[in-house]
Amino acid sequence: MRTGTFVVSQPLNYRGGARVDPVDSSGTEKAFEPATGRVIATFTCSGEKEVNLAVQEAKAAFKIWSQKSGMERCRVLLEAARIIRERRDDIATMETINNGKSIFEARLDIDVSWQCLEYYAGLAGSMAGEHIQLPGGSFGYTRREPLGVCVGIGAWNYPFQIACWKSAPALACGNAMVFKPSPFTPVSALLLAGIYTEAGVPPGLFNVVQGGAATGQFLCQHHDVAKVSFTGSVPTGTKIIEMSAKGIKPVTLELGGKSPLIIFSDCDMENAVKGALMANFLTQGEVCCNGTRVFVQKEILDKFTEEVVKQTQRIKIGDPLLEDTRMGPLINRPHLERVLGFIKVAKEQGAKVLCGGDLYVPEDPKLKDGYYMRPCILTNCRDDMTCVKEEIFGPVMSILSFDTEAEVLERANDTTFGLAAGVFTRDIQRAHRVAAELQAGTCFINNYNVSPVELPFGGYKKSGFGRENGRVTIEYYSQLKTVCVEMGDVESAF
Ligand SMILES: NC(=O)C1=CN([C@@H]2O[C@H](COP(=O)(O)OP(=O)(O)OC[C@H]3O[C@@H](n4cnc5c(N)ncnc54)[C@H](O)[C@@H]3O)[C@@H](O)[C@H]2O)C=CC1
Repeated sequence: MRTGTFVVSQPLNYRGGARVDPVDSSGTEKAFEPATGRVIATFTCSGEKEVNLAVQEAKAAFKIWSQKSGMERCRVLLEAARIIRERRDDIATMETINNGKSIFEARLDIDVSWQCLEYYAGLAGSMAGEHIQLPGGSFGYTRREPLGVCVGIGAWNYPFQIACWKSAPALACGNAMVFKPSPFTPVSALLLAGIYTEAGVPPGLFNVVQGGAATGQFLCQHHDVAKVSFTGSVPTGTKIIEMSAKGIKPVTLELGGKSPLIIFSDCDMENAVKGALMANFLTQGEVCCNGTRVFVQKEILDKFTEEVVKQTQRIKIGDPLLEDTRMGPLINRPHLERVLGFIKVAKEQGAKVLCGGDLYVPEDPKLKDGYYMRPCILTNCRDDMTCVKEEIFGPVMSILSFDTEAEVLERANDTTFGLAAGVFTRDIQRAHRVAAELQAGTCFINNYNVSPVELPFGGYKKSGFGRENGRVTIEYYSQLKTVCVEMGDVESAF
């Protein structure tokens, strides 16, 4: 498939094991191909009735799925992982067309996705409770039970991967799921739904409803929904937690960030520069855990800055489906304008643009209406500037300088966010000391933005709570039942 050719012709909801059109509507949305600005789909957002049907399908499938043993669930998830691996290129192509990220990166996202299914398939078979001996031969035991129908609400930056990160642990634990993708990226979750069906989940176990805030609210407020797992912005996360509070439903919130990356003068410079690029420019900078506040120790500031600018200018921007492209378009026009707006304000507040930060128009005429910009590096930054305080969610790195470890730690932690952080140093004591002090859910030492599924991922402070990936996520998709067994007579108090 080439850029500029794809259109969606099939329904974009998935319910009861098949693609369907929604039975009612809460408006319509258009999805774009960011590379060309073309509309690739116009779809109906699901209304309350459609949401209810999807939840009822999930409830029925839950009855069957939750009765299966961990090993039975394991086998189905492994088969789904195998199909994803087999269709890696097709799924990655769809992701690139709808999101704009380079095909090179999209393929890596798909790898992380099937690895996630494999990982939770493995855990499904090993889930077990405890046996606790009590006096007189009595005993208790615990059962790890699923929650029921879980809702997943996704953001647009990693559409397929987010759907996998939420559904794999949910299904491994015996739950059913209704997933709502971002209306900007409605397409690839359907591929996952089809794959689960092919792999052998009961019809209705994984459903997709399309829509924006209204559809999301119907889902969160539904009385048959047991849990909500959300990835998105802090303001929407706040609304989700309010709705969950009313229904006493557990939530997982994966929200935004403004993460620090600290580069000490004793670092391996080549790796630190690579790390800074990884921390800022994947998926056009639209990554929640990006290390956008790059603190560089004074002694190496000039050398580091020179090298990071040189390498940033070499990033190949353009048609995201071409093999050598490393940066595609941003998600849509309003978001592109928002990111450029941040750069304008940064300049007004005294920051200096060392490279990029402007629109980019590729030579290929079919790309002229795409949402491209050049990756930007800002220097002369201060901690109180908007570009240093607020999440930009675009390819914009702010460089700040520092003198001492104590100073940089205080400045790095001076934020309401706490999703991730990074440190580059050759001093191992310092690396661990700094990681221990950083207020962030994930701390990278001498690397950045690697996401092995074995490691838990999630935020401190306003970046959310709960975790995705890793063994611990089982606890967020299951509940513990205690069974207390009396082997003697009842000693009544009456
Ligand atoms: N921590 C993480 O893992 C990630 C965080 N993000 C954050 O997400 C933001 C960008 O993503 P967006 O999709 O623009 O965020 P968003 O918060 O606008 O939307 C996220 C999802 O929530 C839905 N939604 C919106 N209003 C809702 C409501 N009232 N009730 C229920 N659902 C509702 C949207 O339709 C979408 O599916 C950034 O701030 C970024 O930091 C993005 C990706 C990953």
